[in-house]
Amino acid sequence: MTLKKVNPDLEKERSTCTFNIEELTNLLDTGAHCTAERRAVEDKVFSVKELKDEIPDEFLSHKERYENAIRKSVFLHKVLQETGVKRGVYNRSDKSDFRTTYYSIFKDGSPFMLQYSMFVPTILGQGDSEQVELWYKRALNMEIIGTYAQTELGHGTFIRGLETEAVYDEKTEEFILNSPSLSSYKWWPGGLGHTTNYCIVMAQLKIKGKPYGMQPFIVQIRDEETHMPLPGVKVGEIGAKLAFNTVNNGFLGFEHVRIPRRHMLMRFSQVSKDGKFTSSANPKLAYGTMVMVRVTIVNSAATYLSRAVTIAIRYSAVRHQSKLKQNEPEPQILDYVTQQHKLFIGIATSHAYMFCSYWLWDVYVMYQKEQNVGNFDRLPELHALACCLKVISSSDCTGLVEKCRMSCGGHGFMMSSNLPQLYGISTATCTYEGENTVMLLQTARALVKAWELGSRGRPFSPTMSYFAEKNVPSKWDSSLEGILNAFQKVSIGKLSSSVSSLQEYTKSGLSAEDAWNKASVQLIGAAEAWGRAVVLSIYKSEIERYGQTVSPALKSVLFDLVELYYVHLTLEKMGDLLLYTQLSEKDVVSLRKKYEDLLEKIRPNAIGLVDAFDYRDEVLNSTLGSYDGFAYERLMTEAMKSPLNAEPVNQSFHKYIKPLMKGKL
Ligand SMILES: CCCCCCCCCCCCCCCCCC(=O)SCCNC(=O)CCNC(=O)[C@H](O)C(C)(C)COP(=O)(O)OP(=O)(O)OC[C@H]1O[C@@H](n2cnc3c(N)ncnc32)[C@H](O)[C@@H]1OP(=O)(O)O
Ligand SMILES: Cc1cc2nc3c(=O)[nH]c(=O)nc-3n(C[C@H](O)[C@H](O)[C@H](O)COP(=O)(O)OP(=O)(O)OC[C@H]3O[C@@H](n4cnc5c(N)ncnc54)[C@H](O)[C@@H]3O)c2cc1C
Repeated sequence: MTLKKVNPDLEKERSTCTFNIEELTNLLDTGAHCTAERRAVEDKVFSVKELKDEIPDEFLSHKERYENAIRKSVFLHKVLQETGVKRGVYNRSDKSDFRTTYYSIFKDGSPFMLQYSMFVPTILGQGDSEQVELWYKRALNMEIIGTYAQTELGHGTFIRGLETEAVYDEKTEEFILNSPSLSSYKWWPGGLGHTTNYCIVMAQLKIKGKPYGMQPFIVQIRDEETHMPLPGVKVGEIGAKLAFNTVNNGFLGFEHVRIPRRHMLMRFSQVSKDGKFTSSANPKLAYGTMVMVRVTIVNSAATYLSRAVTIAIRYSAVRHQSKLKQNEPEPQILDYVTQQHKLFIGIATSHAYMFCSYWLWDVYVMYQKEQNVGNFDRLPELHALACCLKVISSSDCTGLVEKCRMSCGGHGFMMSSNLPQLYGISTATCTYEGENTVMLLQTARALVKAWELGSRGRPFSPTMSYFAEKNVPSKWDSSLEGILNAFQKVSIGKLSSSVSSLQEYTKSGLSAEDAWNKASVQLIGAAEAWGRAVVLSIYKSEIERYGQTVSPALKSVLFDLVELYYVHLTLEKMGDLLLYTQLSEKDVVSLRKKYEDLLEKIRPNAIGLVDAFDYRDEVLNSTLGSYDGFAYERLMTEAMKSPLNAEPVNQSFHKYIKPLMKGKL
């Protein structure tokens, strides 16, 4: 089937766009040169025939899918090396490295994912200069392929409870790695099953019977020639999952496996030949890779949502259903305001988190520089920001990806729409790299501490500075500034109320731990409220900053989205605002009208806004979301690829159905 033109519905939509799409694409890419660079890489990657799937992934067996993913990972690596691309490979050096759109050639992830996202960054972040020199080079050349093995069957969240041991033997100057129980087996690391030959193992260090906490060790697990597991290493794949089925997540156990002393990554803590332990300046530096990945997840979440919303909005523009007015043709479903309500917030939310992710990356890099010269003052704020923004971005975006899927009706249930897979990889971000509730409790811990120190006169860090403001009631103000102020009041109200509950519970005789547990539902609410205030503030201030450099037409549409985001959240969180601010019923009525007006205003730009994400068809991988809008033709073409359609009658008819029909079973 050759499709030459564009669906007239989409043509019409594109003609109503009020701003320059390319200008917005450049902004999302963090610069016109970044757009050009990204497109050049995509041209190269998508022209490699080995990177194309002959049969859609979903029709392959588990084993075939893995083998296909390995083949593609190898060719992708090769082509990226030839292109000289550092983007997203090994190490992010700049926020422009985020838009690694070519990575979507894997619908369900690559078995090399952890090599790039955690193995190499841990070597760079936790190795001393000599270790970086050795291991980074080998990893860069793909002589070694690794993963980050921390989680165990028994413990993922509570890393102080990890059981894998690394016992130092000063006689041989080696560590002995051992898995003392089934629950101590590593479980989950990406690529670990059958792909990696090395890994970073997070294990409890013991010297002369004394524990020194969790430390990173670089451990060879498979022979470099034969790829057979080394003696004492038990390794395999953990099985089928909701998503990431081609990532080859694995399990790993050790039976007294010996590794040289210098295989402990020693940038922060060291073990000398004679077994002397030198502690790092801050023990939490061993958790550094997790902070970095949490920071990058904010961008991943925004990206998954921007893909889903592109698919859903394009499909909603070409899909016609029901009657709005009896004497008129069936309208595009995008004309139903309920459909706009489901989808436009997806565009605004992906902008909010994309711009916040760029800001957060800059904060991370800045704080990192301070830590490199021994200043850890801002580590608690960075940790709280990384935890909290990871949580609200992953949960908001996942909820909206699912909304996009459902907004496509039955066709959104098709794997060929790519919406189920996007939901799968998005929902994983709510669990990995710190389960969301646990991350909110970490945030709350930092907030309560800051609150208590603040009440004793200590200054607040920048994102908490409004805690110092007096919580005096003021008239409701529906401007952006007024709404931001209101959300900060909610944040203060929830935090101070949680702190009061903690104090009351301890006064009534509960231990600090029991009081914390009893108040924890309130505490996660306070943490979320702080995160909301941060996102509202950063999204607005970033758009104000960019607004000074972009055209008036683009500035106007960017602010429509900021307003939509603010008003939508106000209506969503009405209960909290009624409790902690002067919001009245009259204000709510006028905000509802404002919201409806904004949906109407954004409607002509909806297709332009999703086109500006600049996802080519190969990146979206969706029958419903292609640029030309021929959804039905693509659905039929994909259906014909089902192996069942290769023959008119399946053999099971003769074997089972016919005997049943004839009563001969
Ligand atoms: C189609 C495919 C598409 C492909 C797209 C390609 C792009 C994708 C890119 C991304 C891919 C990423 C893939 C990643 C896969 C998942 C990897 C994992 O899950 S790996 C596994 C991830 N696993 C996890 O994330 C495990 C989660 N669990 C944990 O992190 C910890 O156990 C804990 C934090 C919960 C508690 O730790 P514990 O030691 O018990 O600590 P206490 O509670 O007792 O608090 C003591 C003090 O420490 C402080 N502090 C704590 N942490 C930090 C920190 N990081 N820093 C600084 N400070 C920190 C804390 O504030 C407190 O301070 P204070 O009040 O005393 O002043
Ligand atoms: C797709 C995917 C990929 C992964 N990749 C890797 C990898 O490459 N390497 C790696 O090491 N790990 C990896 N993981 C593991 C991941 O990091 C952990 O699953 C995650 O940290 C959550 O830990 P858990 O599974 O122990 O959950 P649990 O902690 O057992 O969570 C279960 C429930 O208990 C609750 N809970 C636990 N502790 C507390 C608490 N203190 N207070 C209140 N509630 C609590 C949680 O909120 C949750 O509701 C991956 C996981 C997934 C899903």
